[in-house]
Amino acid sequence: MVATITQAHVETDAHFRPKIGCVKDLAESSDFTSIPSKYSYSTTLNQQDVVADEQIPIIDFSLLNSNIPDQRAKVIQDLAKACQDWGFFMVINHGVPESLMERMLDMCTDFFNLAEEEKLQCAEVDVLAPIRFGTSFNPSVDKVFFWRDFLRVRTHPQFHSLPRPASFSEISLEYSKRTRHVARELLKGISESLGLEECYIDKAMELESCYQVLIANLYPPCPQPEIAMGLPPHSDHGLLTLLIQNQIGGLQVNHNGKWVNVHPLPNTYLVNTADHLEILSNGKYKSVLHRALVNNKATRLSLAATHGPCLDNVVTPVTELVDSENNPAQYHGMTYKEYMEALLSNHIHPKSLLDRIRV
Ligand SMILES: O=C(O)CCC(=O)C(=O)O
Ligand SMILES: [Fe+2]
Repeated sequence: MVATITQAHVETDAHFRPKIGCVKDLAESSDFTSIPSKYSYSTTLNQQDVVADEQIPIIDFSLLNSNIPDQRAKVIQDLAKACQDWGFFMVINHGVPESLMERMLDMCTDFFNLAEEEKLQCAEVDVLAPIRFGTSFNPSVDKVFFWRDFLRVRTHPQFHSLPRPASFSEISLEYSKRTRHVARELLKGISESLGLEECYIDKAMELESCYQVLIANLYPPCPQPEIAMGLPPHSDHGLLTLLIQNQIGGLQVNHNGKWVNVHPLPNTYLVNTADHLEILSNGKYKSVLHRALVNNKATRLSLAATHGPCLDNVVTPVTELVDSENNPAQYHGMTYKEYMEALLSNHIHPKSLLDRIRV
């Protein structure tokens, strides 16, 4: 499918847009040593939680295309284990140039460094707007604010982009295409790992029109990181999220009830399984809870690319994985669009929507 390119509408009239109070400006304002109370997430964060350092599975993407059958079989097995035991893995040898990943992160930094008036032109209220700049998660309903500014840009099936920073369009078009390719190839391996045909998920979820969104998250240094939260525990909508980040840690993945620190490796995609993979696999591959902590030293930047089914696809457990006697369907069907609207207009909550559609 040929992607159509649209640009964010740049207003020429003086249309009123309220300030959104992004944390970048707050963090850069001088002389502040304590955070406003609306950012106070917890008084005991970190101390109560069990944090462990465990080795996160690594998937060698290049082996998915291996002509040696044993190598492909081995990586499919690795994928099955990573999806079932962790819902999170690092992908190496993915073929996307490191320079492209770095330039994409630089473009995101340049966006957050634009003047506030310019960023506010993307401060849409509609949660499904193709381009949306904001802070926290959903400030109109968030009871506690999160120490995070974000930019969401929809890149497939229609490609949207920003007129500035210069080169954002060109780099994000290339980055989104290359990342989508990696996601679709991983999903072919995952399809096989579930005992389905290689292209089963691709066809059933209509991934030629997959819904891909880039979400850039900026977490500026925070004077009280022990009581603030960048993003609280949540799972992602869609099938797979592919994340890259700068070299500042903060992401934690929930594994067997413990929070595991993710130590970012350069030139690697951090991949997590998301809600719609849980639904279609009838609960075999769970969407994984993760969260982002903040620190008081350096700005953390992450860029998540979410990959979901075609928006109108009604996602249900696949019939091949359901057996009315021993393994009945665990989730009701819902279109991906309805699911996302419900998720994004609400406040962030661990897996609340999945629980609502559970049979
Ligand atoms: O910043 C991170 O590492 C996590 C971002 C994230 O979970 C998300 O955008 O959904
Ligand atoms: Fe996430």
